[in-house]
Amino acid sequence: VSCLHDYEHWLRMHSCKMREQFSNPPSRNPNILGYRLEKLLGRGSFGVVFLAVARETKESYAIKVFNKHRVHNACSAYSIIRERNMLAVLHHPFIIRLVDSFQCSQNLYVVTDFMECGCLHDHLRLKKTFRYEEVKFMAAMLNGWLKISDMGISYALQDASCFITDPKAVGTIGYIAPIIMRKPYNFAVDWYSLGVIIFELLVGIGPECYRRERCPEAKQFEVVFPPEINAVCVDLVRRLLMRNPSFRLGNLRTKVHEVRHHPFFRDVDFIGLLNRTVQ
Ligand SMILES: Nc1ncnc2c1ncn2[C@@H]1O[C@H](COP(=O)(O)OP(=O)(O)OP(=O)(O)O)[C@@H](O)[C@H]1O
Repeated sequence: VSCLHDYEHWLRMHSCKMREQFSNPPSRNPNILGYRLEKLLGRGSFGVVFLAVARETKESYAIKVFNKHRVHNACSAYSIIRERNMLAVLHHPFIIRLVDSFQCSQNLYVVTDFMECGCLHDHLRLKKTFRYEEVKFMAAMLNGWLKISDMGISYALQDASCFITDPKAVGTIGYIAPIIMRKPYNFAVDWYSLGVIIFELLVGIGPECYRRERCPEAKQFEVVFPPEINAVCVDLVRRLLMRNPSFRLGNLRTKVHEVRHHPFFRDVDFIGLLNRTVQ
């Protein structure tokens, strides 16, 4: 078992030889370097996630296990490395904590905090929709009581004035903001994704299913909100989903640049919630 950084070297050496095959599923080896695998928590695009208990402290963690032979292209391998490296430098109460990372000849292991309640998307799948007050709480806490995880497709910006110039746009289809290819973009893309998430939590499916053509010549669309959605919420989501980032709520150039000052969050005590989260 060695440090995950060695994997970058391994990848360079073996990228041409990588074949898609699954060998030695980790479930057959429930003891991994000081952790005992308890049960399968879920499966992602590249690996499986287990609940694991540290043998010494008896603390529970989540271990993501990536089979090296299944990581069959450089793109997915770098996404894993990026996720691990991003988590290693991010120390924030609202972001999932990297506890450990190591590898054996078959697998890469990334150990993080165990989130007892699972992932928000799984809850949405079960519940179909959330109530207005629940959505407000989650949107306010989407960085608090909810923890951000999954950094495989993230970019680090020095500060809010920075732009990403990498020509490859990364993100999940349905959540990613409209980006003009080869044009720089900034953190305003995250506010667009927040708009998608709020819409989805309230309606049960993403706004792309509720688009109506506004100007066919210019290929412009607008989101049609189901009538039961509260007007304040409609206003928030509409501003977050602005195609042009210069007009999008949250962008420093817009008049109301603080998303949390929007009337939707009027009765939310952000500082109080933050303090309670950190304690
Ligand atoms: N830290 C964790 N605590 C508890 N459950 C987790 C944790 N991380 C992942 N899971 C569970 O494992 C599942 C798979 O997680 P993973 O991050 O590998 O993939 P994903 O985010 O669902 O998809 P993708 O790999 O496409 O990003 C999640 O849906 C969740 O149910």
